[in-house]
Amino acid sequence: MSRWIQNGDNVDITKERKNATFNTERMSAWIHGGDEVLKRRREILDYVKSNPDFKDPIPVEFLSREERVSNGTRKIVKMTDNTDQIDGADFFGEGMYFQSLVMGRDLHPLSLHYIMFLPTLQGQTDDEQLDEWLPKAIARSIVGTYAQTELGHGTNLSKLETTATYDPSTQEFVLHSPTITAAKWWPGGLGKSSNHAIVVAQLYTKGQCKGPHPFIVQLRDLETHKPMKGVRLGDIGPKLGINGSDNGFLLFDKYRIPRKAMLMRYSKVQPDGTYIAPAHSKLGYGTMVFVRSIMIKDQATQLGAAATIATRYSAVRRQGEPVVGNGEIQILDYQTQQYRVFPQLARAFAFLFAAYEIRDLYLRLTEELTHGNTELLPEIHALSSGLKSVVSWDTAQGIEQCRLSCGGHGYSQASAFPEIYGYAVGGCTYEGENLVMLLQVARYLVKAAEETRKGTSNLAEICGYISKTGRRTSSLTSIANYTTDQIIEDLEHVARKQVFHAYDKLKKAQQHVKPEDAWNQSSVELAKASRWHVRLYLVKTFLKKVDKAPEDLKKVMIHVARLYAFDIISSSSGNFLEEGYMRPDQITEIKEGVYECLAKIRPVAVSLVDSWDYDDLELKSVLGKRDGNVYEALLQWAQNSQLNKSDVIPTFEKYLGPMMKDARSKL
Ligand SMILES: CCCCC/C=C\C/C=C\C/C=C\C/C=C\C/C=C\CCCCC(=O)SCCNC(=O)CCNC(=O)[C@H](O)C(C)(C)COP(=O)(O)OP(=O)(O)OC[C@H]1O[C@@H](n2cnc3c(N)ncnc32)[C@H](O)[C@@H]1OP(=O)(O)O
Ligand SMILES: Cc1cc2nc3c(=O)[nH]c(=O)nc-3n(C[C@H](O)[C@H](O)[C@H](O)COP(=O)(O)OP(=O)(O)OC[C@H]3O[C@@H](n4cnc5c(N)ncnc54)[C@H](O)[C@@H]3O)c2cc1C
Repeated sequence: MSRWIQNGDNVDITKERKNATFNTERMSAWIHGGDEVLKRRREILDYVKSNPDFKDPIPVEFLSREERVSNGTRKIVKMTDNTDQIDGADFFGEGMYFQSLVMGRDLHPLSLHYIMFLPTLQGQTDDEQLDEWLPKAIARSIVGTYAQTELGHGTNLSKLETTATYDPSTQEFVLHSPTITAAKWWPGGLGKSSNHAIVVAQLYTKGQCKGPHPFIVQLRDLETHKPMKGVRLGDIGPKLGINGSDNGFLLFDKYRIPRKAMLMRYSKVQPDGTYIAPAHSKLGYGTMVFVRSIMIKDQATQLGAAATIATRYSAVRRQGEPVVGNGEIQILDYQTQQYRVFPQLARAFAFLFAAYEIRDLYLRLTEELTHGNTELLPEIHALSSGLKSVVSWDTAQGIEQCRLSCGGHGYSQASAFPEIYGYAVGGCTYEGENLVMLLQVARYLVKAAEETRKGTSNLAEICGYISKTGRRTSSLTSIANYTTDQIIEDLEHVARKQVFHAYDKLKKAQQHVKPEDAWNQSSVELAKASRWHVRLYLVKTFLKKVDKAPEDLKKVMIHVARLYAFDIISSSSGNFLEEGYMRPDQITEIKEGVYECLAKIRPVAVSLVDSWDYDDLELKSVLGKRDGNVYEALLQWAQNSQLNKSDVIPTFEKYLGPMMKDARSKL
């Protein structure tokens, strides 16, 4: 046994846990939404651990692509056989947790079935269609995906090329891919697993194009699973991550589907081909809004996992001897290490708390839509698009920082960082490329700025700061007295300034060039405005949540929330210094605030990450193991390598052996 192990756990990590100034169980309950939620998490965890069907034969990193797809399919079938173990209505909580424990980060052939196919059926069908399709999809007698993106078009839905032309003589739509670029490309589970899809195609009726609409389409024979005649499809090959998912391609050759295959909750085509438009032109985009809103929690969970791994490893890794003879110190004691890791932990918290907010807002929207009220749609579209962009970007950068903080071992797949990164970074692209989505937020902000300039503003609370008259200079005197209100006031100033800067640039450009050129020429500044708008929202949400925390938890979490805010301010100090809003000495104060927060977090860092309540089964990281016994585990993990099956591999006999033998004979 290693000298670093005591009672089974690494001595350093045990010592760290003894430093906790708060009860980690209470903290976990607060983080996850209460004692009952925590209890349910534990029950789900126990269930998953006790079920041998959910075990991987070896760590998935050692499996080939085919083995990954096969293993993932086996597990997701078992998992969805057992959905009675969770509250199926709580997709955001129990559903995502269950899935993460069983499936890990490789995804699987039913991801799109659950995340988009089912929600689209729920959100876009009329009553008759719902009765027909939903029970089949829930029972999994059909498996579906969401096929929208094409080889030639992902962002710009108005230029999708797949056509659905209505033929009133047979009351059918004819689906067709007129070009190669019309091929659907990317949909998860489309390649080999799904037999149905929601296909988004340009609707043509009575000779007119009515834009992209969703259709439910059978792709494969229900018995043989062979592609239907007129349907060509397959897998698109290996990707940066999620290789347990068979993302696919799909082409139609004048493939006929019945009129009732068009999802008709909002738009309709009558038997004679008459088109009835929806109450709001973007209602058909509802599933994307849903996914963008649940992605925030998923991303927060990935960043939290990365920060947990980096923090635990930093507590057990000893490197460097500042006082010669005193022994090497824990790398967590280096301020540079804390500066690299703790802001990622703070971000993960900020994103998780924002995820709760957007979930609640989305539920409100769903309720309002049942009464035909679409008023909330633009606000939620803007917020979910903005959060999705800022959160997925910061998550990807944060994971990479955590990986780097673990030195060489961070580069090994044993650390789980490559899997976490490969999985999470996809979020920068799917559900709307991040920059494009920031520009969607900008459209919303430009309207708010316009209203304010006209003096007619009656802005939604989320952008109320745009019409406020703020201070000309920051009121910060000392970091110790820097209040939540002051922090928010300072961030509001910078966000408002950037919104108007971008708005004025746009308006000025509009006087000289065409509107689309003016938009393009202002788009970098517009995207910056969107980022500030979202960061402000994240800081406010985090500070508000901590403000309401029980005193014992607040004492700790306030440093994490302040670190999040101070890190944003100090790393963009130029924006705060502009026009003398802040003085250099105020920025210095904020930087000191960062260092103070790091020092406050240091003693409780391990307990803080423990409070995220990741089990080793969920982390799937040798470096992040709860017991801290990383060296033994690394050696054991490496034994899984296919190359270790024999002492001498055939390649040696074939190439290296003869090469060396030949060289020896010439010496
Ligand atoms: C019980 C068991 C449980 C088991 C659980 C099992 C599985 C779970 C699995 C995973 C769960 C975990 C989390 C998820 C993790 C991983 C995810 C895995 C896979 C990822 C799937 C990814 C799928 C996809 O990517 S699908 C494709 C997505 N594509 C896009 O997003 C395209 C982006 N483009 C657009 O959205 C649009 O084209 C556009 C850029 C918005 C422009 O649209 P367009 O119509 O052309 O716009 P136009 O200019 O005409 O009008 C703009 C106008 O409209 C407003 N607008 C736009 N969109 C909306 C909207 N949605 N709502 C409201 N308003 C909208 C816009 O603001 C403009 O308004 P205005 O003119 O300014 O007033
Ligand atoms: C892992 C993964 C899973 C996916 N799953 C699915 C799925 O299940 N179903 C599905 O239908 N799709 C899926 N997609 C596709 C995904 O939704 C698209 O890739 C995404 O919407 C971006 O579209 P694109 O790839 O065409 O990029 P493009 O739109 O071509 O973007 C390329 C670049 O051009 C820029 N750009 C484009 N338009 C503008 C603009 N108007 N203004 C400024 N810049 C612009 C972008 O910012 C980006 O830098 C998936 C993608 C990935 C990576």
